[in-house]
Amino acid sequence: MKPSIILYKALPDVLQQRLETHFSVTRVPDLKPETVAQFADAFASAQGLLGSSEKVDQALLEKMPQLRATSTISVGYDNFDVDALNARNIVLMHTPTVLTETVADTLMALVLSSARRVVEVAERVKVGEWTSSIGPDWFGVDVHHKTLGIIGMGRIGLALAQRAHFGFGMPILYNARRHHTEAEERFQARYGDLETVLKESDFVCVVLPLTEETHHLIGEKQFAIMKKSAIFINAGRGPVVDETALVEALRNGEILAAGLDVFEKEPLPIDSPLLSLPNVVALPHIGSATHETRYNMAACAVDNLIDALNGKVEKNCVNPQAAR
Ligand SMILES: NC(=O)c1ccc[n+]([C@@H]2O[C@H](COP(=O)([O-])OP(=O)(O)OC[C@H]3O[C@@H](n4cnc5c(N)ncnc54)[C@H](O)[C@@H]3O)[C@@H](O)[C@H]2O)c1
Repeated sequence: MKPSIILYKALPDVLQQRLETHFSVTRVPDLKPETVAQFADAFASAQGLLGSSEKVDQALLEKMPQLRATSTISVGYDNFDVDALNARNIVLMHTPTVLTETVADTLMALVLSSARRVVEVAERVKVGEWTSSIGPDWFGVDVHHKTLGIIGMGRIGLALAQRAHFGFGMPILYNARRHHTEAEERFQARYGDLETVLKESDFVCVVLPLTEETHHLIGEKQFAIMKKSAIFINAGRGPVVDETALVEALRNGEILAAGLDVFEKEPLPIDSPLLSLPNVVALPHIGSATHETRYNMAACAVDNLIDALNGKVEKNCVNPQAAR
């Protein structure tokens, strides 16, 4: 008999079919308690779980006594209670590498659009404000040859450094938990403590995972030491930044502008003060959102679940030690 799994995200037909050749699949809309109650038998017998964005916590795991593997269609896994998974020997698979280049493209788009005010001035054209040759109130600031600071020099940070160094001649300054030899050798990236990166960068780009250590890592004190001309970019996770402090820093001119793909609360509430600031580019968490990359992530997550339920966790496993 095929193992049973729960699928809580729509997949392209070809991937759903691939999943169904290996497993008996129950498709559910989400992991809300009402849904879990409605499909109680399927959750009780499922050995695998595949989807994205929903919380996988102790309360859910209690409803899934047979669960052996979870597979998320993302690289970030802050929505999973990894300690609870480990305690039950449940492995967690994720999709690093397949989205790295696409997310780095999004970061570069945020750098460029914030500095050159692309969204703001395009809107002004649409409402008919371009009536004569433009003056300084339409100007942006240069990107090329400015110092790009990267906080969290991992896979995506490295791909961003490559674009900035070779494409835009930007000196790279970075902070991470350890030195990144490849970044230093290929892009002459310079390691600095957090304070140095904040103080000396023209663009401060955050590409950190959300952990207890990184929660609100960037707040009032950190914005205060950035250059007044600095542009702040976040495409890691929203809660890494204290959003109230960010709004104040933007309002008070402590920094010049911000480009954001992630927020403390998503979807970003329509009454968020960020949306009334002209110097903010706010994107709806589109880091990896291209047709090609979202397909590749879903395919990777399907293969990961097949591997994990066959005891193969050498690749793409967050907690291989949990494999029995
Ligand atoms: N906006 C999006 O759509 C999107 C898409 C993909 C990933 N992400 C986010 O980007 C994050 C990074 O992805 P990645 O593939 O580059 O991961 P990665 O694990 O390769 O890199 C993370 C880096 O952060 C560093 N780091 C962790 N904690 C730190 C701390 N306290 N201080 C300094 N550095 C610290 C690590 O040393 C590592 O260099 C993901 O965890 C995810 O949250 C967002």
